[in-house]
Amino acid sequence: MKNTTRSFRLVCAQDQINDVESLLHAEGFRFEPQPCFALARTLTAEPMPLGRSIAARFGYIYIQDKSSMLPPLALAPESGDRVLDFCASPGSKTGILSSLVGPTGLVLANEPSPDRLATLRVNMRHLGCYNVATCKYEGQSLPLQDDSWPRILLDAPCSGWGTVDKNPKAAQMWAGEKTAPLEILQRELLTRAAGLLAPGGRLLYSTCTTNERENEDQVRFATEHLGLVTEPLAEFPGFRFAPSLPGCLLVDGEGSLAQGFFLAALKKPGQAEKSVRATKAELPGELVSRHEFSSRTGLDTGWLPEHCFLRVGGRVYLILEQAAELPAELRWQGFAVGKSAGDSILADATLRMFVPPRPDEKSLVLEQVSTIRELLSGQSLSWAGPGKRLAFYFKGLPLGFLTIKGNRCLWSDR
Ligand SMILES: C[S@@+](CC[C@H](N)C(=O)[O-])C[C@H]1O[C@@H](n2cnc3c(N)ncnc32)[C@H](O)[C@@H]1O
Repeated sequence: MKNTTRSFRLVCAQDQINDVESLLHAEGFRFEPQPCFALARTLTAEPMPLGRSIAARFGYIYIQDKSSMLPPLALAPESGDRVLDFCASPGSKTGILSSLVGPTGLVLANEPSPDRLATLRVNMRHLGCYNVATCKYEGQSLPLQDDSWPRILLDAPCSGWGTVDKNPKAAQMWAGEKTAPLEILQRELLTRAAGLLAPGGRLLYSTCTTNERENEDQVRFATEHLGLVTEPLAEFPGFRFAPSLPGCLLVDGEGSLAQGFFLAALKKPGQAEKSVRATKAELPGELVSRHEFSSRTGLDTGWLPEHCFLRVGGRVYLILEQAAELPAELRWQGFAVGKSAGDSILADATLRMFVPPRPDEKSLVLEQVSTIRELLSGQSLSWAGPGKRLAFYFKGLPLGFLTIKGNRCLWSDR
């Protein structure tokens, strides 16, 4: 039976869940919670494509099969952890990692394909994942220190047999022996990831295929040749699992109304050395202090964790304190926040992370989705307040900044 179930996740803090759900309900969407993850939902009514909802437009939801949410949950980083995401684009799992490690953590998301890296960056920006640094390497040659990453996600390139319901070409493209080059690549990536993993650390290997040669055989390779041991994974509620190696999870796609997926947690024996840190890199650009950024943009970024800004070419990036510890040899990019020309800095209006977490008397709170739709269609609203920018919200949910022109305000995301 073809699986037509559509899942998505909310992209927000715990205390924003009610407002995001209310925004979806106001546009007629209906959904049910999924027991595997507090932010996962399954659609039951979709009056228009979910991707065109206001919640999607402002990065408060992300459409994602529920099986694809499991690898970051099984990796289970804690708040403040450093995580390496080996094969990251389009960032479906990076986004969950970003929320699990929180503002004091860091996700280094790697993707070698230029087009896919661009997509990853667009997605991370749209979702406000400012604790994600991105880089572009073949995973086999990532210039990072051995034994230095306590958590690694290796969501490997694979034949995708578990996704044939939505991607029927996968079965033909990677039929039978055609998967051999993928199997070699997966072993190379596993070998490098095992080297980078800190003693005591966890490597989560996942694929969206049901092919034993890309799944169970690769776990055997990691345990027999790379010195890793399997850490048994508990089954997630709301799923059915097919027989696999002990401790590994093979999602039964049909029985779970989801994609087929494979997950294995691998541990490097030894003691975690909390103090392993790379030397601080020279940042490639001109540093802009928080104070200078605030005085040039009029934005107060005081509620973000310790950070600075970096001007590179015509772009300005947010650099969290923890990202500045990445090794000097690594070329990486922080979170793009706007443009710079001469002395001036223009912060993007869409970055809801710069909007004060709670509305005050200087902000605009909208209760009707029809008003938000009017703004999105280019109409302006009357506004008598001072300044050039106006923080606006749906109920308590920050949406972005409107531009004030005369006694009107309007939305511009360019
Ligand atoms: C299964 S997809 C990753 C999906 C992603 N983790 C997500 O959840 O959105 C595999 C990714 O690995 C990338 N890739 C291919 N060769 C690679 C290599 N040698 N090193 C690292 N990544 C590679 C592909 O371009 C692709 O984006």
